[in-house]
Amino acid sequence: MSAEVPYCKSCKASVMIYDDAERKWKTAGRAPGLSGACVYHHTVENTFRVVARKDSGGEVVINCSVLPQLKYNKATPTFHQWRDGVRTVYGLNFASPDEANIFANAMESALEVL
Ligand SMILES: CC(=O)N[C@@H](Cc1ccccc1Cl)C(=O)N1CCC[C@]12C=C[C@@H]1CC[C@@H](C(=O)N[C@@H]3C(=O)N4[C@@H](C=C[C@H]3C)CC[C@H]4C(=O)O)N1C2=O
Repeated sequence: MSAEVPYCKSCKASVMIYDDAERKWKTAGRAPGLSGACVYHHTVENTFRVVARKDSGGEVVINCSVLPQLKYNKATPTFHQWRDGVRTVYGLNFASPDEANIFANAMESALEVL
């Protein structure tokens, strides 16, 4: 029995990572395409992480901790972003506002219990 459980359903999004040097968004992973992004809750440690995997091939394109000080930015109804520590900015271009809301609600409720 894995201690990690999904905190929301897998949400469809195109995952992007901001390249600070070039000041532009890049597609995360080997090729553009939709991923399933999910917030997982480790019920024993009470920690959370975001895992996103490409629909085609299953490549893991996000695997980052949700730390208590994380600021989740809903830049538009379908584009949300956050900083992972100091290093990386992740952007999720959701397939619909509904998917975006499901994911955002999970992130925001995780941040409430951290
Ligand atoms: C204080 C702070 O850290 N602020 C951060 C944001 C932030 C705030 C608060 C907490 C955490 C974070 Cl993370 C910040 O501003 N950041 C984080 C890195 C990038 C950015 C810096 C500059 C650029 C300027 C334009 C803007 C941008 O990327 N807008 C999007 C956009 O241009 N695109 C994406 C979609 C729609 C748009 C909304 C899809 C692809 C591309 C496109 O439409 O082609 N930027 C940012 O968001």
